[in-house]
Amino acid sequence: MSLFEYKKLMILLWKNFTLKRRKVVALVVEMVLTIVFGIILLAIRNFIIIKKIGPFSYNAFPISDVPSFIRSPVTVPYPWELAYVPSKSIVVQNIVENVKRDLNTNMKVIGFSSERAFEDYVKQTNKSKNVLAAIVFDHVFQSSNDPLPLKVKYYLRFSNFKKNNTFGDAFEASSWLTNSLFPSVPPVGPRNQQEESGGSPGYISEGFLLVQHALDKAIMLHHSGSAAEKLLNGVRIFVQRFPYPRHYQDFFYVFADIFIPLVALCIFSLNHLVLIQSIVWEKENRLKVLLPALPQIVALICIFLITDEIEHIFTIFLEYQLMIGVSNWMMWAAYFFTFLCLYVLTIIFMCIIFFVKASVYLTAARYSFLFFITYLPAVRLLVNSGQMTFKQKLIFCLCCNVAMALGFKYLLDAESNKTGIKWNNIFSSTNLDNFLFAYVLGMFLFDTFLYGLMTWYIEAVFPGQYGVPKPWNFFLRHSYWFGNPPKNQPETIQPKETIENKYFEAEPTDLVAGIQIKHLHKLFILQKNNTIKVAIKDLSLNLYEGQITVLLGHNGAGKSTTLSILSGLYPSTSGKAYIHGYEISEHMTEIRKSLGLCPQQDLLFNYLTVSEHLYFYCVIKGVPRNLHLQEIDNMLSAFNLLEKRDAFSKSLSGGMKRKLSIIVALIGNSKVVILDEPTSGMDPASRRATWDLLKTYKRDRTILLTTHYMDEADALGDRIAIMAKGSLQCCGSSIFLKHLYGLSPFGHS
Ligand SMILES: Nc1ncnc2c1ncn2[C@@H]1O[C@H](COP(=O)(O)OP(=O)(O)OP(=O)(O)O)[C@@H](O)[C@H]1O
Repeated sequence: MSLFEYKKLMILLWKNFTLKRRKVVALVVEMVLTIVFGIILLAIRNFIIIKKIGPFSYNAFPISDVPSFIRSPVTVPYPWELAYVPSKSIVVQNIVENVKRDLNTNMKVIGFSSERAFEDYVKQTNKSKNVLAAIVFDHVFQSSNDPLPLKVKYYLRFSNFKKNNTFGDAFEASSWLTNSLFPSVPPVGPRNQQEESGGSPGYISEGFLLVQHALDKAIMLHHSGSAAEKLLNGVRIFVQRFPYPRHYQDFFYVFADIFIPLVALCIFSLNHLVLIQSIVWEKENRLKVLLPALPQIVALICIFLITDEIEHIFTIFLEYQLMIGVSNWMMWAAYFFTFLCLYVLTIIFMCIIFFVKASVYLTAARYSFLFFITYLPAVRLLVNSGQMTFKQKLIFCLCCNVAMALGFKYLLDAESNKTGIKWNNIFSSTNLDNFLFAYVLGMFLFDTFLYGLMTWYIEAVFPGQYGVPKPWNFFLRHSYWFGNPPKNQPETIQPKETIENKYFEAEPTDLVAGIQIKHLHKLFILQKNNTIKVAIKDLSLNLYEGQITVLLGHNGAGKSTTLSILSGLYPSTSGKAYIHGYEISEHMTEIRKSLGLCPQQDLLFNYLTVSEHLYFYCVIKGVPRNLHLQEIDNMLSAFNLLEKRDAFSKSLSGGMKRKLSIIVALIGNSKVVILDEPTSGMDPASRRATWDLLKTYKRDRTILLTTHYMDEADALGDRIAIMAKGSLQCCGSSIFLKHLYGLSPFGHS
């Protein structure tokens, strides 16, 4: 980055911070919100008492105890059905019959030829709710007498609807959670702590272990006969849950899961809102894809609903900043750093509140760390993160908000396990997870880089309604990176070649054409009725250095569109225009270095003073530091605005705003100056004074000016080009046109 670019970036930051500082109410509300939510969280933290519970110990009971719902079912008609696959094998049938005998319950054994046949039975028959379990042997039996292999593989299939569900389905996990090794939100302490049998999903209470044990016994008896019988007769198997030590129960974590994301949303929502508001106003809809967070999207929708008109003005505003020589990346970088600072400030603010409060109420340092972690915004977006693969998580983390949710999930998990995440264990896995906290951090960095890259590319190729799109491969071009393309001075085109001679005065031969327009066309597609509007039709015109060329025409003649194309606000539909030899569709960056623009609407920063505006544009235009004051004073005194130097631009009258806009266009010795109706809204005296000034400032400059007023064209224009319905009607000096049309050329056009 060159020193000049560095200065531009700094002045953009200065402008952003100055504007932020001036919007005191918004800033105070942001800070107050942070404090209010911080205090609410602290209050809740202190309100929720951390209890010590346990220890827990559980009784042992024989695995072969048949649950009472199997012995005397109340919800299904007796008897239970025990299904098996494949029905073809006699040995399998015998084994399942032995299981039934072992269970010592009234049961009907039903065989199915295949698993598919069993599934059809379950899906289509009403009686299927009587099926307690299905035993599926994973072996191919060629004939009914084929033996059972020594290494037996089988599946037990139980219904998704729990049969021993005392509280109804709503209170039970509806799945067997066979994909999860651990609960997605691991509890502190034992799972289902009151349940002797372990509770949901019910491997004991639903009879799974019972059937499995009976089946294993039957297989052993089949293979080993009397030896197995002898062994099994002397053994009784019990199941018993592990005991669990006394531990802290903190409902804050339960609350945190639900409430902290909302709090985080509220704390940051104002920052988000302001940030997005600023960016959306300055950029086109297409960039919305880069702002994926829900609050941001909601904010966007709100902003679009309420500020449709303002947005239109501000999209031009951004392009205007580009026109005056600020690069895209600089504006984004300035926004990034401005709002980064605000976010950091908010977070530090929260940390200070919590740390101070925490040290008052809690002495242990670990609590302050715990508080720090606890109060950071956490969202449990990925409830099933336990089942997701590494790749899936990586892809999910491409959305920075999901990455944030995942990161905070890890933080909360680690906190509730009393291990916490510190720099020295960010590479250690918690709960045997396939993803690490360090990866989340890495993905944040990657996302920042990726979003920056996407913003840069999308903005260049799809600038939206305002701005000239670059070719898709612009970044492969030498000129994009190294600038300074070879000058390509076009041949001077004679507009009269194409139109009748008598309406065009001969072109000056002793002057250099600062702007050359060649066969320019501009069509607008009107969205409402899908029709095409021709705004400019085959416009060819030369504008010379040291002259003021006035574009004169009725409302809607195409003057502003011409100016907009020349200043890079719109791309042309066809035709070319050169400014100092640089073609506008390719070399706008070069052109902008010497371009000054006064658009039809005053695009001023409401909360910057007149002198701050001029200081800002002096830096952007590269006026040496020691000349800033002199340049500002000269301009202000020339335009009679000295006494308004410290007034905010929003407090200026319409005419004064126009003057300021003209100064902004002229400042920094812009060689090509484009002024769109510069004197509109000025009183007669100011208009005349401005005319005089423009005449003095035209030396070494190519000035293009539009107006509706004959007298203005007459007073200012070295050459006057009259436009009607998008076409150039005639062009020449005031005297030439008077000769041509009598006293009122405007009336004849
Ligand atoms: N963004 C746009 N979408 C569709 N049509 C447009 C757009 N901008 C301008 N036009 C149309 O193009 C024609 C030329 O408009 P332009 O603003 O260039 O005229 P003008 O001579 O500057 O008028 P005025 O003196 O009122 O500013 C008009 O008919 C206008 O309706």
